[in-house]
Formats: sequence, structure tokens, C-alpha cells
Amino acid sequence: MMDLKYGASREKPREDAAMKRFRGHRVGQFIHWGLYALPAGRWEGKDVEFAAEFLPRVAKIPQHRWEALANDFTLADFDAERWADTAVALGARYMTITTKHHDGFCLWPSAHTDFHMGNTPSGRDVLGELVAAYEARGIDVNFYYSVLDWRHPDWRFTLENDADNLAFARYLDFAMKQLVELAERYPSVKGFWFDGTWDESVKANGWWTWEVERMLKERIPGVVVNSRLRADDFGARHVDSNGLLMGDYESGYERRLPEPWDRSVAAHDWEACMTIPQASWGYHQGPWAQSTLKHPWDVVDMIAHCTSLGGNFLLNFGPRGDGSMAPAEVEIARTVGQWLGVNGEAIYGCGFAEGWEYPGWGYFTQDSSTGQVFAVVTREPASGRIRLELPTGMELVGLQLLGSAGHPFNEHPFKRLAGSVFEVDLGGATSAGPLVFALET
Ligand SMILES: C#C[C@@H]1N[C@@H](C)[C@@H](O)[C@H]1O
Repeated sequence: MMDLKYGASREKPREDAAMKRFRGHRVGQFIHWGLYALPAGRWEGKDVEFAAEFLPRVAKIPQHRWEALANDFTLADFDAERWADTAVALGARYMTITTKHHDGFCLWPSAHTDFHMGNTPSGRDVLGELVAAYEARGIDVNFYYSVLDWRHPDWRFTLENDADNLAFARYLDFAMKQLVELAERYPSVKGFWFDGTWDESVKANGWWTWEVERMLKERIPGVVVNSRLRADDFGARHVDSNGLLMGDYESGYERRLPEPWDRSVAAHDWEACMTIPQASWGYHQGPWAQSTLKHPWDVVDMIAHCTSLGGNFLLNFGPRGDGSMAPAEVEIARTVGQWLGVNGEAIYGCGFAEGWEYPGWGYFTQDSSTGQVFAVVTREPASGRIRLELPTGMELVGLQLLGSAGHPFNEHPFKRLAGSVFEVDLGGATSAGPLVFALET
């Protein structure tokens, strides 16, 4: 093992109450909201077919014109209560909000920059209103913070000379001050989700990423920090040069999930984040985005996929420029939440089912406290039957379709094919969306 000063702070997953709470949540609501929601992927009358939050870069918008958007950020239809109600409808147990994205605009009145909510027509503290509304509903709030900052004069992508090093040191000092400010202003926040740490400048300053994690955990005991913040002594990211995960959970899965049979992923905590349109985190009004919204059952499949490998699933919402949630995204939240309302016991507090092989037609999940195993059928075979291969030597005693109130375990027909292989006829099993069976073994 190399002797690292800024490597991983532990070899095994955290088992404290705060981490167990985060792990058990399984379903989170990501929210990307900022000035980019105003143009919503369109500039000078033309749709820019790229992620809406990247518009200033992709459309090469002059800085002063981008900053002028702050004057239009009136929050005319922003209502934190309504946003929080969308999280309740989704069945989300936590929410992660973009405090500052790559353009540098802050959703709180920061003392360390002039580019923030305080200098907009409403002057409202969006973060403060959101923390209050979500926590009033028992939903934990996490903060997304982009280390990358296109606006700040001291930001550097690479460090070519002493001048760059001096400037970037000033930038890191600014960012640290903002993070201390966030921790002091909103001490009830439960986690920090860092982004924008891929550039050479950050990788060359692993010490700073280590210091940020240490500072936050000192000021907010129990706070959860994603691996994407971290670089070690040699610039290794997420996983240090000794192969150990940095931060508290792996956060490299962005708009992608691990292979469903890759049980190695279950060795540590992780989270996948996902857009509802194909490829935009901020609200994008164009058909390029709006024609690609995910089906609720695809979202359910991803939630079960992540749970089956011991990961969380963070579904992103991009509110519109006036602060209203996009109706199509709210509808998807409602449908997914209704499914979770019936089948959530197979998701919340569940994880990897040791000894159960990936079945192909869906996923096995296991309740981490009771040991109950569930079969989540998201890809019904053409035959209308699924094969349940139990761990060797295990017997299937019965199975109950969740949501079919009153059905005893052995109500649903199944038969042994051979050994520990059983076949379940799905005929007659009805439920809105993917079927879930609790297995009695
Ligand atoms: C690149 C990039 C960023 N990472 C995602 C979580 C979004 O914030 C996107 O803009």
C-alpha cells in the first residue's frame, strides 16, 4: 500500500446511523435549477441541442449577456412547497439541489461573490426556502456544488505556470469559503454532492479535496460526501492510488448504471444519477429534449436495478425558468411514486441479495434488516413465466404478489422444475407496472 496523505479515509463502508439512513433511502430527487432554466436550451431563437445547463459554453454566450439573465430570474412561479410535494409524490426520501452549477450563479445570497440570488429581482434565499419545505416533509436535503466555475477569474482548467498556481490557489480559497458558508447557513443539510472536479487543476490539488471533506465532517457530523469530490496525492479520482474508495459513496454513474450482473459494485455504497430527458439536466424546452422523456416503468426498472446492487437512484428534475416544475416530469414522478407506494418495501431499506444470481427478467432485492427477498419483474418474458433459481439447497415455500392484499404466500401458482429452479406463471398477476413478489423460502 502507498503511504497517501490525501487518500481514502477508510477501507470499509461507513456503518454509522447517518450513512445507514442515506443508504436506506434508495430513491432521491435531483434538481438542476439556475439561470440556464430561463433560455432553456434556446438562444437567439435557435434550439441548441445540448444539455441546457451548458448553454453559455456551447452557444458561446458573452459573459455580460449571461449575467443579465439574473435580472429575469424573478421566481414568479417558484414555490418550494410545491417542489417538495413533487418529491413526496415521487417517493423520494432525499433531495439534492444545485447550489452553484458550472456558470457560478449561486442559489443563496453568498457573501463571497456578487453572482447570487441576492442580486436578482426577488432576492429570495432559494436554498433556505427549499431546506425548510423539504425537511418539513421529512425529506433530507443534500447540496450539489460545482467546483468548476466558468465565471470566476481565478478558475483554471490546467496549471501551466506560477501565475496559474497563484490564481487557482485564490480560487480554491474562494470555494472553501463558500462551502464553509453553506455549512454555516444550512447546518441541517445531510450531504454534499460535488461535481466539476475532472480538470487537471483540481486533480493537482488533492489536498484541497481532502480538506473540504474534513471541514464539512467537522462542521456537520454525519454529513455524507460523494466520491466525485476527491482526488488523492497523485490525482487519482473517486478511488485512491491504493484502490480504496474516497468519500462515502461512489458517484461515477451519471446517466448510466452498472451492468446488472456486476455484483462487485455491491461491495461499497454508490449512487447513480439520471435525467428524465435523454441528456439535459437543466430544463430544455426543445423537442430534442422533450421528445425523449423516460417512461415511468423505465424509471422503476432503474430504481430496482440500483437497489439490487446496493445503490441509490437519484432522478433529476429540471424546473422551468419561472420556478414551476415541468408538468410532464411531475406526471412521471406521480406514476413512479404510486408504484413505490405499493412496492416500496422491495426498495426502501433493501439492497443486494447475496447468493441470488441476476435472473434477466428483473432483479432480486433483499431487505437489509429482515432478510426478506423480493423478485421485481421488470421484463416479463414472452412466455408469461419466470424462472426463479434459488441459492443452492434453498426451497421456495410460497410467494406473494405485493399489493394483492390478503393473498397468502402460497396463493400465487409456481412449480419446481428441478433442484432449486422453480417456475412462476405470471398469468393473472395484475398490478400497475412491474410486478413484485415477496418470496417465502
Ligand atoms: C458534466 C456535467 C454535469 N454533471 C451532471 C450531474 C450535471 O450537473 C452536468 O451538467
